[in-house]
Amino acid sequence: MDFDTLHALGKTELHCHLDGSLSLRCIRQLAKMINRPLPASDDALRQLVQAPADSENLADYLKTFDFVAPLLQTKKALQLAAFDVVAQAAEENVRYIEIRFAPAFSISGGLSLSEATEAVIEGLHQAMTKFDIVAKALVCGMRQLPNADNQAMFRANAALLGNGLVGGDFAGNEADFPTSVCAPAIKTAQALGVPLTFHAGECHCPQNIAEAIFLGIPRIGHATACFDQPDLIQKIVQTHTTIELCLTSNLQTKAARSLDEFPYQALKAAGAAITINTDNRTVSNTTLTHEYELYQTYFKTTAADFLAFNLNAINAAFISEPAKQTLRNRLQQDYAAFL
Ligand SMILES: O=c1[nH]cnc2c1ncn2[C@@H]1O[C@H](CO)[C@@H](O)[C@H]1O
Ligand SMILES: [Zn+2]
Repeated sequence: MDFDTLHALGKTELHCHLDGSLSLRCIRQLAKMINRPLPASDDALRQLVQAPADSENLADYLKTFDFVAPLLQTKKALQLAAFDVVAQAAEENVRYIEIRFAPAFSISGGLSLSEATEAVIEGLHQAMTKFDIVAKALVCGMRQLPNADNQAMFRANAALLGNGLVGGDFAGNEADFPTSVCAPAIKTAQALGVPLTFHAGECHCPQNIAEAIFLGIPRIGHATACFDQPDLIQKIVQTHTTIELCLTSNLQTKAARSLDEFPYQALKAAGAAITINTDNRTVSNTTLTHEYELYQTYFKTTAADFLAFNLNAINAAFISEPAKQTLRNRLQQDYAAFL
């Protein structure tokens, strides 16, 4: 399929970070609101907000996020940011998206942990009235923060569940803060009834994936380190764990040092429930359409495969069964001409 066809196809995205996906236009608008000077040319600005091509590892990649954090400290800014990311997704025919962000990174201007989320939800709702898309929020705990902070964040946000917020995640520094360290906060989130997804396997550490599955987490972001672990892949299949693959991001963070270390083919062959995601549209300089194009080029992924991955995403989405059925019907229609 050519790029225009891939662009026109209906899509779903489970793994997209708000702060990593702001358009340059939105970044300029938010910077203006706090009188922060930015380079005049988009090329120069891009250098500041994209991860360097020669990132050494995840920690290196994550440094790029420091640039936008000061821009996301007010209700208005979070609202505009959420609207902006949904608009980008809708433009490339994403029918359903879950957008994640870390409330703990948006409270230095005086917002509370739940006010930050309310602002994001407001932006999602505004975008849904304008565009043909369903958009929901996930709140991220951060691995490197104390468990008490992550627990406080989940406690503060649990009341918003079902009202635009649909679940939680853990992101951040995986190499120094393995899954076991986060277990108390994971258990708190679970006890509060927060559906969880979880970043794991981005630092050559399959154990972090295995532990997350053991803790009962139904979705794993990345899971890159399972590529040469047949027993772990079997575990993923047996437990019906859904995997949120992020190809471009993995190549940048060196989670996969080459395509051979990317687990797509091993997971697909084993029958695992895989999904395609951008991770960070701006930091990784990608779109979902571009990711589809890469899969087609590198792995000969077909329209039938893309439909199957979209249906996997709908199955694992943190929304009601009737809402899922509506989206499934829509996607079946979208793909009918290509199967
Ligand atoms: O690929 C990733 N792995 C781990 N953490 C990430 C990744 N991308 C973004 N974040 C982290 O999640 C926070 C909330 O959106 C971001 O600020 C960034 O620190
Ligand atoms: Zn991520």
